[in-house]
Amino acid sequence: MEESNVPVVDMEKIDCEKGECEKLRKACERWGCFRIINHSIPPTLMAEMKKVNEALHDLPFEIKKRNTEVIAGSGYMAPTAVNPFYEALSLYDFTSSQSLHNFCYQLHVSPHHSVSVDFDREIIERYGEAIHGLAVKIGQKIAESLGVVVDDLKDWPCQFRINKYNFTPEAVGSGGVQIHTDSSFLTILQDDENVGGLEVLNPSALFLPVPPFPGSLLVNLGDIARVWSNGRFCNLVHRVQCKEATKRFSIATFMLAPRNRNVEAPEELVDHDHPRLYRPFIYKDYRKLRVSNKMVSGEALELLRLA
Ligand SMILES: O=C(O)CCC(=O)C(=O)O
Ligand SMILES: [Fe+2]
Repeated sequence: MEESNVPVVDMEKIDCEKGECEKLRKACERWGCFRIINHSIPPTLMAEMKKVNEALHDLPFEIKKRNTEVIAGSGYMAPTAVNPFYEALSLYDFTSSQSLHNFCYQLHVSPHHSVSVDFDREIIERYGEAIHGLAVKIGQKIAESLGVVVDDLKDWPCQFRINKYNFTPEAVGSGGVQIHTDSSFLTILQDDENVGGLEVLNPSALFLPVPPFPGSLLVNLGDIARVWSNGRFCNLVHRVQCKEATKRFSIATFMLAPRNRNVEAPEELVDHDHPRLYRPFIYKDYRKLRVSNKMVSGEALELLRLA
């Protein structure tokens, strides 16, 4: 059966209504994504963060490329032959003030430029705090939906990436970002509230356009969620297509994986009927494996498979 709508989860109901938790678990198992409404991020902060995204991408190329990577695949991504209309800036870890400082320092511009670094920093800081709190809450609820408590979620590194799509008339009908999964445990995406283009693989394995839904956020699961859940949850396959000749902006926060311990399914999710599927590993090593083999859609998980 073709499924035509991404599930919507109401964050105000999630603490008290069993049906909403059930919806969350089913969305993770069948889709690997859901939209959230009534979340805790103020609309004004989302709008301010979008403005910062636009302003930082207006910086000259020489400054943007100072945003160097901390782990494989973080840092400035310039347009490439595969994704010629796409570029991104990235901050490695929202939970670290040093990381935030480095990001702002790298993008520091002269006082003559229109971007005020201090002003931007304050917005990024506020957005980071709010979105990280939300990611921890969603992570806890997802774990609870399988009867598991994860007590160190708030310490998991949380990567932040601001995306820009320079869609021209020639780009219409072609790809913005190639088909991929995220390598994270979960991603919170503030997609463009006006310009569509995001497409997700639905449970019938068809790409489904996800139209803008102003005020909401899209949550999707990545490769680590598949490993952590011992194969119960889907890592969402998705892409961005160019629908119209205009600029598109999105803001992604990736709650990655445990900081100083192995990625592995907890004991509660492993038994005779559910043997452990993946060998335990360190997240940074997995990220290197993915990047060096150019395996962008979770194929690298197969290299770690036990059963
Ligand atoms: O721009 C979007 O809507 C999606 C971006 C995305 O998939 C990513 O940053 O991993
Ligand atoms: Fe993605």
